[in-house]
Amino acid sequence: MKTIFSPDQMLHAPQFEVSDGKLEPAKEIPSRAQMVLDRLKAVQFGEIIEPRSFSLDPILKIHASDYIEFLSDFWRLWTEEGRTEQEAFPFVWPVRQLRTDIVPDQIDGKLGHYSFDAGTPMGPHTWTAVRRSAETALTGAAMMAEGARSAFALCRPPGHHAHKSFFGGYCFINNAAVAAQYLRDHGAKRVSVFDVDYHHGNGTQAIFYDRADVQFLSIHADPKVEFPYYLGHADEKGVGEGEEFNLNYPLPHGTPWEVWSRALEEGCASIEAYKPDVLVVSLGMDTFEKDPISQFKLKSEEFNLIGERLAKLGLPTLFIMEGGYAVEDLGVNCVNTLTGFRQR
Ligand SMILES: NCCCCCC(=O)NO
Ligand SMILES: [Zn+2]
Repeated sequence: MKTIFSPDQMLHAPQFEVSDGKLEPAKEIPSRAQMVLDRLKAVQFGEIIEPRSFSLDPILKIHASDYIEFLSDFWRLWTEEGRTEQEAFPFVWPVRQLRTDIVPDQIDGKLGHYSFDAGTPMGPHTWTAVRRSAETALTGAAMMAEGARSAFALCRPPGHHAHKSFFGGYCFINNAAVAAQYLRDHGAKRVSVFDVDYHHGNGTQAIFYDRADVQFLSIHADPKVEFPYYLGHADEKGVGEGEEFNLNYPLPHGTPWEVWSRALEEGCASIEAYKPDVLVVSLGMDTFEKDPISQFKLKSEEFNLIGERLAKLGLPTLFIMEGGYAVEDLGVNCVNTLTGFRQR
């Protein structure tokens, strides 16, 4: 299994985030990717290649053009308005009964229009890193379309919270959604996206919610008590043609492997019934018992079991990295998953 990664993805280097209402040290930091790279090399897991270049076209299949233009132009706009802060935090949003048909001219108004939380600051090189992270996912998808049985897109910044037209949860471009769409456009009739990150993949769900050609499944902490709070309940089944192709498995804080693995089994059974041509896995390792921002109880050796179970589906599988903030253990837990998959 090859890994795709670009050093450009390190250029998004937030210092702070607003989390639980407080300004805290940023969690989604470049060293996350470094730890995974180090582990891959330490165990000689496989070749690590740089992503290919892509036009914005495959990204614009998923995201709105005005949103992508905002992301790519943002830092110029920010500095042109005389803002000197090196990190831009949204702090006002168009929630219920407010208008989103008019995008404000002022940069803070724009920032809020195109985001949903205060935990995802933008910096001078965010766009460069985000675009390369998406190209890492696209390269993995292209390799699958060209016949690879598996690939690991070491995406960072992550993507599964990014919606069509707004960012949040450390995510700007929805890497898994862009990859799934690329696969649909290059021979796959049906694609399953299985999100095993601790947090609900609200962006990926929303993007494919009315579609039958991409099945979305997510095991995550119950949104009644966990970020992103406002999507991810079990009654969200899809809409229109997409009815029954969205499956959420919300679980309580403190969930151990014995419970989590039952949801994994249910998800795998649904994937088998759906018979996709390819599987995209949104691979977050924040289900780990020592993750600083999460409250599931998976142990490092249980990540091997995730990979083994997914391998039993017998599908071409593209792994796309999402969350995981126990930086010291992230490399081990990520590579354990990929090792379990490959050993079958
Ligand atoms: N600052 C709120 C928590 C963001 C969670 C990001 C994540 O890991 N999503 O999968
Ligand atoms: Zn997460």
